[in-house]
Amino acid sequence: MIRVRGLTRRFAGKHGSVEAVRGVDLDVAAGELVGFLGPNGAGKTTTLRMLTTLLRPTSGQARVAGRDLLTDPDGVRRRIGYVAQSGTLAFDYPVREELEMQGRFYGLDRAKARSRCSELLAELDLGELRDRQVATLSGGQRRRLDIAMGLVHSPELLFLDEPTTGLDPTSRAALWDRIRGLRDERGMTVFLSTHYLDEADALCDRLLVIDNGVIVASGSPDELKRSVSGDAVTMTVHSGASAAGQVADGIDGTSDVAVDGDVVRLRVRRGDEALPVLLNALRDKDIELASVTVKRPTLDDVFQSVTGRSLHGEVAA
Ligand SMILES: Nc1ncnc2c1ncn2[C@@H]1O[C@H](COP(=O)(O)OP(=O)(O)OP(=O)(O)O)[C@@H](O)[C@H]1O
Repeated sequence: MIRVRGLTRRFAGKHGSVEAVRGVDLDVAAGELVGFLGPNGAGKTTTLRMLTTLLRPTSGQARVAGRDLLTDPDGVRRRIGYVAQSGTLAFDYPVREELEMQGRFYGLDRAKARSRCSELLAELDLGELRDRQVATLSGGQRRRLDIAMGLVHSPELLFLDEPTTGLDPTSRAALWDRIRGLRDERGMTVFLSTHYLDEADALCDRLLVIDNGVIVASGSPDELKRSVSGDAVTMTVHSGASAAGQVADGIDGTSDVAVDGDVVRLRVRRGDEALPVLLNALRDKDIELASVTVKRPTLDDVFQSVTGRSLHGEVAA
């Protein structure tokens, strides 16, 4: 659905040029829900604006929804929807009118625009708000209307730029359900940008991690987390910590075993598989545990392992 090679965008600035996107390659298959994860200024919006024909690439090639981005931008535009970071809604119109106007803008006749509008208002749970002025909607309701606007012409592919920024946790979770619904019920392909780790983790099938205009990692949230040094196991024993350390060290697939007082720490590739083996081996040696915890790496650990920085700005210790 999307195939991009060597996409680059340079901006001329007062102090020389800024290379916002530096040779991005990416592929998205039909029906995928893909997240573009990166810190502020990483190049997410610039990439999205290029892929949606709003900004001309400095160099590179792309096919988007089966059309060439450079030679057939109109073809691309007809097949995609784009919901920008700050919506483009006019505030003093009623919801229904705003959506119908968007339908007319895309060439639907009046009757078709009206039926499409009713369908979308129901799908995005905005039916009861159809006669309300846009200015009176809550942040979450407005974001749902933004998405309805992006769907009016039944695109195959929807781009969402930071769809839940500024929403409270309940509205964010509700919007995630709607976005999943687009993929599950309509088979749509969704490409969204985010700088929220929890959003990337909970919502996306696959992630492309971008930093300084370059894709630094890609994979499903689980694959990415697994690529980082494995799960951390922390055990507290009643007695015999050094013997417990030796037992842990002798098990296949453990690493970084460290004993500190009553506490034994180690790493394993997969905690769910290693833990039963470890517990049985300790029981065989009559070593009793007071507690055990397994901590899986987070997406921030992934970001730190490839960039040396936390996604939210701190330098990794
Ligand atoms: N029109 C422009 N002129 C000059 N520099 C720009 C322009 N647009 C973006 N940039 C620069 O390009 C880089 C990438 O910006 P971009 O908006 O794509 O990042 P982003 O990942 O979307 O960030 P955010 O999450 O804050 O929206 C930044 O350094 C930004 O300052």
